[in-house]
Amino acid sequence: MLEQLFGGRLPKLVIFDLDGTLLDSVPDLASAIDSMLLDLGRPAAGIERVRDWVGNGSAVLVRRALAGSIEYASVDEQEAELAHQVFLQAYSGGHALTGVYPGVMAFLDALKTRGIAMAVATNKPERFVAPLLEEKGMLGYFDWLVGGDTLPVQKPDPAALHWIMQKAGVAVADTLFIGDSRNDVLAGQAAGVKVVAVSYGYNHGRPVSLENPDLLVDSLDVLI
Ligand SMILES: O=C(O)COP(=O)(O)O
Ligand SMILES: [Mg+2]
Repeated sequence: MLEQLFGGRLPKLVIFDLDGTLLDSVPDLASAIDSMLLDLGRPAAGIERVRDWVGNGSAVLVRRALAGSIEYASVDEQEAELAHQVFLQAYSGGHALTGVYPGVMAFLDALKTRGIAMAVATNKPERFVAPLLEEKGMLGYFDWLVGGDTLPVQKPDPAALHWIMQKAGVAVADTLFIGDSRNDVLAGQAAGVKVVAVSYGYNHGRPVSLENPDLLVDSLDVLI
């Protein structure tokens, strides 16, 4: 399947989104958001609403939770800053509810066997990325990790993809980006790389097929 996308060749570099693509991280994110909300004397949001708010990094997730909506322009900045610190503390508490999606490990193994370089470009704060990948047994697969606060801008800006391709010394034409949300498709298209979207992740309640990825898959192992 990968060869078909690349005109009979294999990509030299595959970059992955993290939340909603490799890891089902919403249960722990929702638990930390609810603990933050309760701390601030507000009602819990619950996992279903948090799922629709994930994708633009933790600062935006916290603001959406305070607004109780995906639109958060009305949120007080000072309160949001404080709430973000509470959230980061709560989320540091553990990731036991975070699971690896079916098909992920088989796909990572297949790429490794073929000598294809791998990296992660996520909007999740950098401090959580390596520990989480380590805890889930997949840190060793990735040569480069970019978090939401690693560079001055985050996805949908293509900067993370450019940064990784430069470090890897791999051209746009030999790079694949795999993600679950509109931000990923936009970042990949802006960078000029092929984009595969997974149907099982988080895309603010919208089917990710509407974002026009090059290919949509229901699990990563179908790409092998
Ligand atoms: O933390 C988020 O908001 C989303 O992270 P992701 O970019 O890995 O999907
Ligand atoms: Mg994602």
